[in-house]
Amino acid sequence: LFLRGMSKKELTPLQEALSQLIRQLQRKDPSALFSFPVTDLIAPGYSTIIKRPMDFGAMKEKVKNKYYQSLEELKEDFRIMCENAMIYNKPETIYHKAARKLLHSGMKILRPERLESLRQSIE
Ligand SMILES: COc1ccc(Br)cc1-c1nc(N)nc2[nH]cnc12
Repeated sequence: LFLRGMSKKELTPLQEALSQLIRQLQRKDPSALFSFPVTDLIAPGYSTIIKRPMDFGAMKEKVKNKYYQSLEELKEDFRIMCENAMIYNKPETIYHKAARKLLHSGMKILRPERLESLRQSIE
C-alpha cells in the first residue's frame, strides 16, 4: 500500500521549522493559558469582542493542514493571540500581563534575523 512506506510523521521542512518555533513559544507559556481556545464560559463575551481568536492548538492544526505558507504567517498568528488577551483583559489582570510578557519573549524567538536564517535553511 502507498501509505505503508510513508511514516505518518513525514513533515515538510517548513512544517518542521514551524513546529519547532511553536514548541519554543509554548515554553514561554508555562501556565498553558494559550494552549487552548478561550471560551465564553472562561471569559464572558469573549467571542463577541475578539474577532480573530487564536491559540497554540489552532496554530498546530494549521501546521498539520499545511495552512501556513511562510514563517511570517505563524508570527502574525502569534501576535494576534497575544493581542487578543491584551484587548479582552484589563491591564492589571494576570492574563493581560501574561500576554504582554509572552509577546515580548515570543518576538525575540521570532525576530527577523532569526526567521531569515531559518528561512534560508529551509529553501
Ligand atoms: C484558555 O484560556 C484560559 C484558560 C484557563 C484560564 Br484560568 C484562563 C484563561 C484565559 N482567561 C482569560 N480571561 N483570557 C485569556 N487569554 C488567554 N487565556 C485566557
